[in-house]
Amino acid sequence: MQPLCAGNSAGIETVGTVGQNSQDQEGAAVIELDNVGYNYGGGELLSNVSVKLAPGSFHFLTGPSGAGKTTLLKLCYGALTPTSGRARAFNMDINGLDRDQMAFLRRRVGVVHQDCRFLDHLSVLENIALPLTVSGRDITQEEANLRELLTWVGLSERAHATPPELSGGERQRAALARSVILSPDVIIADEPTGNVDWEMSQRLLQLLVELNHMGKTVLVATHDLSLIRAAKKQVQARVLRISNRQLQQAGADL
Ligand SMILES: Nc1ncnc2c1ncn2[C@@H]1O[C@H](COP(=O)(O)OP(=O)(O)OP(=O)(O)O)[C@@H](O)[C@H]1O
Repeated sequence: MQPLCAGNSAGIETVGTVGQNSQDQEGAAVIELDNVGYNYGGGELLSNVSVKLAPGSFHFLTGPSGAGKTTLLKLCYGALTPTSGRARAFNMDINGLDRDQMAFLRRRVGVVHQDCRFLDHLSVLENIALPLTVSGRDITQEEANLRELLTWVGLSERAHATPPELSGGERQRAALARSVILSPDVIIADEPTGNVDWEMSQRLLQLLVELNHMGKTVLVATHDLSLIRAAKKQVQARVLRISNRQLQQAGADL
């Protein structure tokens, strides 16, 4: 299955020549946090966090509510800059990105936000196309690819619905479709299976696994340990856990 993204009739691009599911921590990383700390002002939330996301790897990020999962994801995609240490993406220092570099990062990293962040007055199709519109592309030229992407996430019948009319699972699938519309190398998803039933969480997991099988690097924050266990039967996933401000690799028991 090759979901097509707008302007990319050959299918979603893959990253370089690195093999699927590479967990190689020694080689080049698409995203790297090096001794990163973060503080919103009320004391350090994350401390000395180091992690490398190798091209084509699949990572879960878990930890208790409020541990800093969303914060860590934001550090990875440049929505926050570390208060100490260094964050790098695609060999750029996230701390000092100029406008063009930030635009590049936005294209290369697709984000599924916890709250989806749709514009409720636009249709599902228009919301999914929004990153194209924002980057000045003519979406009438992208219609076929948009339709194909909607079919991939199982929303072809919902193209003209508005976000408030969608179920939780439909919203998450629309958010996932939007995150890949610019054919990114990395997908970062924040609780993509929150508020959906088991069957739907398996369907969403399947889509993430398919993206990983195409060579995408995938980073998923989740509370759902059963989702992680199900994923580990399908992909070679590394599980990271935030505990006491630090990032640890979870044991094989997960
Ligand atoms: N913009 C902000 N300003 C101040 N504090 C913040 C901000 N965003 C998050 N926090 C605080 O940082 C802590 C970690 O929040 P974060 O959302 O990263 O945790 P989380 O592990 O993703 O939580 P959950 O699992 O509940 O989504 C929380 O105490 C939160 O209140």
